Amino acid sequence: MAVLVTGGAGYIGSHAVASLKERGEEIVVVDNLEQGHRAAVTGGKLYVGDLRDKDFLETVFKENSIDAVIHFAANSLVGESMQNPGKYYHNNVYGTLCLLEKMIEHNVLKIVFSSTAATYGEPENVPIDEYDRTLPTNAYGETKLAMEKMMKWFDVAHGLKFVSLRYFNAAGAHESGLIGEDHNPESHLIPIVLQAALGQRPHISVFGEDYDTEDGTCIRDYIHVSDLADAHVLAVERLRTGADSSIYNLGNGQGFSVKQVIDIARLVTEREIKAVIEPRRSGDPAVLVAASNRARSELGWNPKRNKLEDIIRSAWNWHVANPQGYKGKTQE
Ligand SMILES: NC(=O)c1ccc[n+]([C@@H]2O[C@H](COP(=O)([O-])OP(=O)(O)OC[C@H]3O[C@@H](n4cnc5c(N)ncnc54)[C@H](O)[C@@H]3O)[C@@H](O)[C@H]2O)c1
Ligand SMILES: O=c1ccn([C@@H]2O[C@H](COP(=O)(O)OP(=O)(O)O[C@H]3O[C@H](CO)[C@@H](O)[C@H](O)[C@H]3O)[C@@H](O)[C@H]2O)c(=O)[nH]1
Repeated sequence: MAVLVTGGAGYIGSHAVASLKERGEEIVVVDNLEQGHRAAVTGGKLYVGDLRDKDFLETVFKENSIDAVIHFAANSLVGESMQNPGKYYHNNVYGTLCLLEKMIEHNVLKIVFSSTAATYGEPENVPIDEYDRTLPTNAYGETKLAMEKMMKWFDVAHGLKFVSLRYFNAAGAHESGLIGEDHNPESHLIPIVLQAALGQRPHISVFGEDYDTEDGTCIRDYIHVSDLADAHVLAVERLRTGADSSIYNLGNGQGFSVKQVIDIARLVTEREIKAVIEPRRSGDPAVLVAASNRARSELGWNPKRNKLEDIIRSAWNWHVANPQGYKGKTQE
């Protein structure tokens, strides 16, 4: 039986494909390559197409014996979602609806879902646990919450079992050096800081210095992408035991401000990185830090690459070796 990975040519999805391959799983990848890269898919069979294309999806389900789905495919930029919420509802919510309906048609009843810390919004408690209030401050987080609720009702009606993984901020790159983060345009803090260190950008813009935090910049919980990937493999295994649907936070439990991230990047890269203070970016909560005890106890998740310095170093190794991302590789 195969695991279908939607968005498997993307950043986190490609790392999950690598983890599944290490476990000897049969893998089918679906990606429209809007953000993904062929060269990022290091295992399994890649189908290039869009989740919202029902005939395309029918072919994928007909040609393969799929028993579980890991669903990464989505648009996921906080800033963009505030400018163009319709894009997020269309791709994230409608795309997920197409996928779930196809799964039910083919009696595939297990799904692991990429959710996000953005479902919480401005937290009531720090660190945030899974029982805390969900009140998104941006359209992206709202669509992810809608997707989680859709899965809940598909469970009630059809017995679909889901594990929703609410990741905090993914960072770093695979230790093989073969895959890493390459978005176009790039909007995430760590790759942009490293591009500034490489001289590909004149500076890093710090979005807001007037938040209610110690140094005035936003605090996030950075988690290594390979640790995230491993959680997906564990979640598939848990669903295969017949477990009920559940939601888990995935983070390190330690927060770093934007300024702290830049300082650590200066240490790791031994380069000058110019920082320029700019206005806040719309939709950003001040602090997002995870309590992930539940994933540790129920999934047996044990993140191994916890130090931010090491996470940034793994990203730096990827950026130095692949300054043009996947463009420098044989296939894009
Ligand atoms: N990067 C993070 O820090 C972070 C944190 C929390 C949650 N997430 C979630 O994790 C998932 C993966 O994030 P990422 O950073 O790897 O993003 P990504 O953009 O690198 O990967 C998403 C992939 O899905 C593909 N895709 C998008 N819409 C599609 C569609 N309709 N049909 C087929 N393919 C489609 C894209 O081409 C891309 O390869 C997303 O769902 C995101 O919301 C990411
Ligand atoms: O050039 C930049 C880019 C980012 N930031 C700040 O850095 C922090 C982190 O931003 P970013 O790397 O864009 O991540 P988030 O906006 O926190 O969102 C990421 O993390 C979320 C979970 O916390 C996921 O849901 C999203 O998909 C993922 O993009 C935020 O405070 C940003 O305002 C800057 O100051 N300058």
